[in-house]
Amino acid sequence: MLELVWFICKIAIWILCFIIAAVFYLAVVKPYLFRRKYGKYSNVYMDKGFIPLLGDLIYHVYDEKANKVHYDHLRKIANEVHKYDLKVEVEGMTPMLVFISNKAVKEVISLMPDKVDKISWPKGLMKMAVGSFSMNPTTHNTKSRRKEIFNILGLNSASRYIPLMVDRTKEFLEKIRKEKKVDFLHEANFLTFKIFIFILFGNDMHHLTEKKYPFERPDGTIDHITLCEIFIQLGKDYMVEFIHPITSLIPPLNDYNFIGPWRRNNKNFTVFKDALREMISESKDQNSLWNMMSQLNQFTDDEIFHDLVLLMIGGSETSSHCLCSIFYYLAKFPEARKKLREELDKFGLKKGSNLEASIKMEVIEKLDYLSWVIKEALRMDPPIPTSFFYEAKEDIKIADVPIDKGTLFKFEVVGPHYNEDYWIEPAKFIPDRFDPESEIYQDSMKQDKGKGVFSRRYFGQGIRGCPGQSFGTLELKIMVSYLFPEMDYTVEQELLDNDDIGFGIGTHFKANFEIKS
Ligand code: HEM
Repeated sequence: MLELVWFICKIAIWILCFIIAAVFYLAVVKPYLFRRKYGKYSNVYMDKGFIPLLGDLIYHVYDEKANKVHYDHLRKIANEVHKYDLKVEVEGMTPMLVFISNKAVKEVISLMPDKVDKISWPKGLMKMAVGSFSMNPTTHNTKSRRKEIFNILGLNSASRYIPLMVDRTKEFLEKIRKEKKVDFLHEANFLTFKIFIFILFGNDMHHLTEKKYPFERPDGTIDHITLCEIFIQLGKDYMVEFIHPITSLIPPLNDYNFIGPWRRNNKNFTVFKDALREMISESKDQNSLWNMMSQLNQFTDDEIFHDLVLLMIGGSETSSHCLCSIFYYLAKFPEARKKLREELDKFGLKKGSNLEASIKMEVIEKLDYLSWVIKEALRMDPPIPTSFFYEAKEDIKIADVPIDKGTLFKFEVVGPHYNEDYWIEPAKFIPDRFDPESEIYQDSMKQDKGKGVFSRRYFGQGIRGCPGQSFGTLELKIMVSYLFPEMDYTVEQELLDNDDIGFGIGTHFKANFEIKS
């Protein structure tokens, strides 16, 4: 008997030693070897040290503690880092390379998808996109799914969604006017979510957007909340999961959702998906994206379902965050506010006018200053500050650095937007920098700034860049052209005084706005 106990103890000790050795290898040795391998190249940037387990995620934590947006460090080191082509990053325990310079980005794009392609790495929010084309490599199937969806959402046909967008924006304004003091970002999430629900699943979905579903809280209690509330809360919960050290430390816990927040998030996500399936089964709207995709008879129901869930994350979260940044910057920079007002006035988009009738594609297309406001907000505060993950499918060379097959990558998004080689006064909100007739634009050209197409990275790049940029820009233009003339608002002074703020996905800031009328 004693021998058996001793034998079991020995096995347990061996297993424990193995786990400790494996964690030590993954958390310390592997990142160390990676850093040593790539850090020796003079065009590869590397931090002086790294913190095992958290890696570069530690900077997110530092930023938030200092009351800055979690990607502020990337803006602050932009000038220093952008002398390099690549950067070594350790995300949790996973070492990877980040494409920094325009040169590196250009080279890597030319290698996609045969030598470099997207990988499925379901972490954080991206767990909601599992099964979608975005979480899969570039194949004939994923390319045609992407193409067909965005053909339907394409600009030529997108004008049919304008009345829906205006109606939802009007409803949103009525709601926040009643509440007066709101978290504008939180409310904007509801607005863009609803727009997407109606486009994806049908304009007869109103009753189901109000229906309540069970949602498990961290203390195990069950609340009954709407689908939109579930979506917003899940987004936040998945973000917490993303930066949780355990996600990197014990990947199977992340992958298989065994315990704690991972299990709970997965359970809540299942409720969310079931509710969407209920919508699909009830929708009679033949023009819903679901029905139009189904009628093509090219894809399975599962493929369409996962792709539409992806669109909700990719489309609704990004546009609500950008909408919030736009109104924040407009409150902070009176010059831009004045110019936007003049432009909208010129096209009859004034307070008290019949905005529903005036907001049409012909008008929207002429609103140049509004386009520049949107571009400038995306430059200063991109909703997605770094790209998704990619992988070298064979040994390659980027900017003369030999890179092994299997190496992970991502594209830097926010840094180049703050690089003084590309932009004059990058920390200032100056929409005119996009106006070819403005002084600042002319000066930029003289100084050879802003020309590189990759200096603006907010929509990503290459064949896996954002396919929804025209649609997203149209949606933003409509929401702003309705809200800006109609909504009198102020932004909490503390937020206005904070130059390190941002409302990109994952922000910890509450957008405290007061809606005056
Ligand atoms: C309005 C602001 C938006 C911004 C700033 C934005 C930004 C981005 C970025 C940076 C990427 C990642 C590219 C990469 O990994 O290299 C991306 C991908 C994507 N976006 Fe957007 N996006 C926006 C709106 C939209 C909209 C409205 C939709 C849908 C209607 C959409 C759908 C997608 C999809 C499906 C992908 C994945 C593409 C793929 O994997 O092939 N986005 N977006």
